Amino acid sequence: MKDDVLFVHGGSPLEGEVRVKGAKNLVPKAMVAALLGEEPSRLRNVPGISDVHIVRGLLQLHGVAVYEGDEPDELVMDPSSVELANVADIDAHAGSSRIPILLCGPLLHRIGRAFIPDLGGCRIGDRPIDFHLNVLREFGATVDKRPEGLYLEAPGGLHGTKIELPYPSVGTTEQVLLTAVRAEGTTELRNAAVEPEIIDLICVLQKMGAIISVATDRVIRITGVDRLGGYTHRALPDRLESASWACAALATGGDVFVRGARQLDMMTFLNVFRQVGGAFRVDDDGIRFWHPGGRLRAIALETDVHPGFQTDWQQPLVVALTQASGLSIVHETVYESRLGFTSALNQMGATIQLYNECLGGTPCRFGQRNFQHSAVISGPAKLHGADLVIPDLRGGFSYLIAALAAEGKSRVHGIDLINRGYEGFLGKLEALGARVGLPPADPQPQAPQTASQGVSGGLAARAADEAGVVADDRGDELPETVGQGVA
Ligand SMILES: CC(=O)N[C@H]1[C@@H](OP(=O)(O)OP(=O)(O)OC[C@H]2O[C@@H](n3ccc(=O)[nH]c3=O)[C@H](O)[C@@H]2O)O[C@H](CO)[C@@H](O)[C@@H]1O
Ligand SMILES: C=C(OP(=O)(O)O)C(=O)O
Repeated sequence: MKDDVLFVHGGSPLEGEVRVKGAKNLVPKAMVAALLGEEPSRLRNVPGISDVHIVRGLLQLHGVAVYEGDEPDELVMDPSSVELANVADIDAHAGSSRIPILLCGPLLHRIGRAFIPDLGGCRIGDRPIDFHLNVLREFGATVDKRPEGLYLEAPGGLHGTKIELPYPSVGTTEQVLLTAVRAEGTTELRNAAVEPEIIDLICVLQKMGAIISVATDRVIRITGVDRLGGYTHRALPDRLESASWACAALATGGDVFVRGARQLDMMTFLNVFRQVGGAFRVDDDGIRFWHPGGRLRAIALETDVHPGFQTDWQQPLVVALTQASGLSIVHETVYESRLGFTSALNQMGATIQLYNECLGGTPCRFGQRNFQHSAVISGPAKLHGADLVIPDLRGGFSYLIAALAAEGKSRVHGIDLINRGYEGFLGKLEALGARVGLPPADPQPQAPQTASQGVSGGLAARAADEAGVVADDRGDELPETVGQGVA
């Protein structure tokens, strides 16, 4: 697909303003919550990202009327006809999103059964759903695994229960919330995740009539109610997109005001940003991030569940750390395979070495296993342009940052994936002065050529794919339209 390649001419700082809207990791879940109500819900600050489009389609398939509200970026969801929808005929596709697994509880309450197709989401680890299925069984659901997906029923209804998660999983905590609010009796969830997006989902459910208390030490108690109404809610801003623009400003030596960014949800990130040598100023309407000049400082960092350093911040920050003086250490403790994207950065001139060991103070679940989940980054590195294949959402945005920070031209393949979490990113890049462009309209697009073509067999192709790099077969120049005309 022609539009799936972006030409980037790096070497100049990003400067200007971008606006972030509601969080990718809250908005689709608040949309699922609307299924539980007996009245319409209004969600505001909704971004135009593909995960939202997917969930909108899924809700509509299940009989929810979804339409634009009177306010800009407002969605209205009316679930009053869900019982009438013929779900047996639904050909539901998860697409690239992991959200469909969260439909289980609401559909079981609403129509007594649920079908969940294969899940999408970023391939940054194995990402099993065993915790989800275990908690649903605890509530009284039966789960039938078939090749086409999962079939769930709740013949005896859903009942409150006591649950302790083996790990504070974000998705499983949301699964429990969305199921327990209408289950009979009370539910106690121990070792819950408490990310800001989860607290915002709790606010949504409370507006609908749910009774939920968040105690200290990751304990959440939910008293089930018979009936939930609708809600009107403004989604919290996307702290992951905000941090991505902050890292882009730092890595390119730029200055970006992120309108909508909120300090409260980003305190851990802001501390690290300052430690590295980045500057920021918090305003009422957003946060300005900039490179103050001088050298950036190497740091040691571990990702963790909230209030730790969010794993989705890790990849963009690693690109900025390639510009810091000295040795930085990054220990990824949430996903076992989230550092593979760094081999492409090495092809661009970075020096990043991966290790199986836990290179941090905290031994994690991956330490005794064969996963390269720690990185040592030696900087500052002079990056140069390359051909890159986007491996996942944050890795993809990180490649854009690297290409913008690099000298020369890059071709970035697979940019459509970035639409999962970054609304209108091409327009925003242009507004910041980035020299980016889509391929010219006329010539037929060329499929990205893998290293195996003209090298050796399939293994080389796979290695190149995993490295996110394609063979540099270019004789072509970047289009003259670079930096212009991107929608
Ligand atoms: C749509 C969304 O909100 N995605 C976010 C959500 O993903 P998601 O909800 O999928 O992430 P989880 O918090 O559930 O996963 C954390 C860890 O738990 C493991 N696990 C999870 C569930 C399970 O049934 N079994 C199991 O072993 C996972 O493999 C992973 O190692 O939280 C992650 C951690 O903050 C973020 O990176 C994602 O951006
Ligand atoms: C990992 C991410 O998302 P998802 O869980 O939707 O794949 C992310 O947003 O970085």
